[in-house]
Amino acid sequence: MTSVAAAGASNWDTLILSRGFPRPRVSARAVSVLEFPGGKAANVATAATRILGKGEGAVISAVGEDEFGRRLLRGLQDEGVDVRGVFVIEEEPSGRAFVIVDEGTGENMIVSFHGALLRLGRDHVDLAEVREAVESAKVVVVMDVPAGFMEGLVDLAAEEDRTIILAPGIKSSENPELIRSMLRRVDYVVLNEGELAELAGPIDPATGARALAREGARVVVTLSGRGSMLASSGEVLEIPAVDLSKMGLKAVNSVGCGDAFIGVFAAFKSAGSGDVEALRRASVAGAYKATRLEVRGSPTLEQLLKFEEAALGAGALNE
Ligand SMILES: OC[C@H]1O[C@H](O)[C@H](O)[C@@H]1O
Repeated sequence: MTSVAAAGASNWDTLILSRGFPRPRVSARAVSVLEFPGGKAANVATAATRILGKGEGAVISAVGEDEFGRRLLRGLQDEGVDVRGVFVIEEEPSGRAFVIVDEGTGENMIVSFHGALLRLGRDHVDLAEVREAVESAKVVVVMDVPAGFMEGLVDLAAEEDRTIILAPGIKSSENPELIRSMLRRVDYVVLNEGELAELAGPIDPATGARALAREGARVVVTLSGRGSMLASSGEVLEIPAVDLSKMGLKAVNSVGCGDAFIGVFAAFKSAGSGDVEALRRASVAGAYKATRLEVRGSPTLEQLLKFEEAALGAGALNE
């Protein structure tokens, strides 16, 4: 029995630390080039496993039969993440992400390539590897997977009465209608401000989140350095962010902060925490991750509690 299963990308990330961002026909200067294991679902499962312990997180994903795929699988296994739900697809390459991080602000720009993941379709949901991963988890996190696979996973997790967190990572080029159609079948949907605007239109986050929450799921909106909000049946709660500057710290890499947030939220929900406690812990984990260069820089439970105590002591987190 695992606590959290996350379905989505497992990518190899190439990260350029840069002085500012390039624009069309205007270059930027790279400071260094770094390689990290990444991908949303692999990052989320790792974050949950670091909080709950080895064997408590699982990934449902696909990689190619290549060196990146082998490194990704090895890295997840070393973390104690269950990878039985990761398909190795011979004819496709592993997913990659190409990331630019501004060394001054830690802000990022990403282009991602899904590779093998795009081969997962509705039929894969009937395979034992996927059924077992979903059936044995308390919380199922459904992320950026192909539409048929996403629908099948949500159906299966709902039949099994699992807590479902949909964190679709909507890109501007995608059709948001599929996600809207799923809001009645999932427990939570987690969106950043850009994704919320794709679904609800260009209105302020509280109004947009409240409107979506009327369709069924509780809506969590991550607001970067400004914390997060939770909307459910007309009510909107604001969850504070950690003010890193009050702790004498700064954000060095925002890539993976959302995944640390979701993984830690899922971990605390699987352990029976209420929404507000789970979101506060998730917020602290996202801030901790921002101070780390590595993409999977989410904290262990001990690191999380220590960081939270330091944040409270520095007046960087409202009680
Ligand atoms: O959310 C961060 C992840 O998204 C991108 O797709 C990268 O793989 C990165 O690890």
